[in-house]
Amino acid sequence: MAERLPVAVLGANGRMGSEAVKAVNAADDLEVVAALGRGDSLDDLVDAGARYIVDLSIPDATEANVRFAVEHGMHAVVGTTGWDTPRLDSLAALLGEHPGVGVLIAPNFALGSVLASAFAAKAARYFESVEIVELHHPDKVDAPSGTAIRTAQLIAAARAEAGVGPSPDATTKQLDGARGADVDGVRVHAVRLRGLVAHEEVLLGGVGEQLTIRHDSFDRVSFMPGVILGLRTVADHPGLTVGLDGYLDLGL
Ligand SMILES: NC(=O)C1=CN([C@@H]2O[C@H](COP(=O)(O)OP(=O)(O)OC[C@H]3O[C@@H](n4cnc5c(N)ncnc54)[C@H](OP(=O)(O)O)[C@@H]3O)[C@@H](O)[C@H]2O)C=CC1
Ligand SMILES: O=C(O)C1=N[C@H](C(=O)O)C[C@H](O)C1
Repeated sequence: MAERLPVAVLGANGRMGSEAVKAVNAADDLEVVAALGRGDSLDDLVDAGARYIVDLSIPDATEANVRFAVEHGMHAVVGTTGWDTPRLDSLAALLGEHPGVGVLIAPNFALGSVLASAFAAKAARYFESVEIVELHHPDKVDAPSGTAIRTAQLIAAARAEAGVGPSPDATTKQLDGARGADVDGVRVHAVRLRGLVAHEEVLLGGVGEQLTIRHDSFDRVSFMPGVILGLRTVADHPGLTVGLDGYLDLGL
């Protein structure tokens, strides 16, 4: 039997990390050789012989984790949020010094979510107005969600390319935050509610009509096929890939 790819999971005791440990060990071709949590030394990755990492930690830790992996020749599949443009640019520069190493930064591993963002970007040029509502469990530390930021960026880029102007908005007086966050000109509203897992709606409005694109993750198992696909594919994509759609032939 072929050797299984040695994978380390960072954030292994968390909601996502604990699912990822199970999913990786359940895959015939992968095995968890290290499961790190807060306070564990990154040297454990080297000692365990990891060649791949899955980072599902926290926004404050993920950059150092991934940079360590790249510097040690390990491919990285990253679900943790917090990868803004300066962090991505700096990582891309580091990867330039380590040709052959691949990193996937995936704001969302669920196939339905990746499709929803792509559909929204495709539709965005045809509607006068677009806003995003993301809804999550109240234990989430960041807002808006990484997925919503990514969706807004894709929508904004598609509208800019098509020469579509900003969504109309006559608001001149408001309570702080009432109109949500402005992500590249797209309004993003964040709901935190017990009972929820991860949900997003893109509302597209035209005169007399509305298109709503909604995705729901009801369980974190929804993210695991994307994590496994990422691990199986990342080494074939040296350099930086942002979004699981970079590994899929969506043809959109
Ligand atoms: N891309 C995707 O599809 C998805 C991404 N996410 C993202 O993944 C991240 C984790 O989410 P979730 O599992 O819900 O969060 P949790 O808080 O449940 O898990 C995070 C874990 O990381 C641990 N941790 C803290 N610091 C470090 C460190 N330096 N090294 C390793 N582990 C560390 C925490 O330990 P402690 O508890 O001791 O602080 C905790 O166990 C978030 O950024 C979230 O937005 C979530 C779902 C899907
Ligand atoms: O924290 C979460 O739960 C999630 N985080 C990611 C995000 O911020 O987009 C992915 C998914 O929405 C779940």
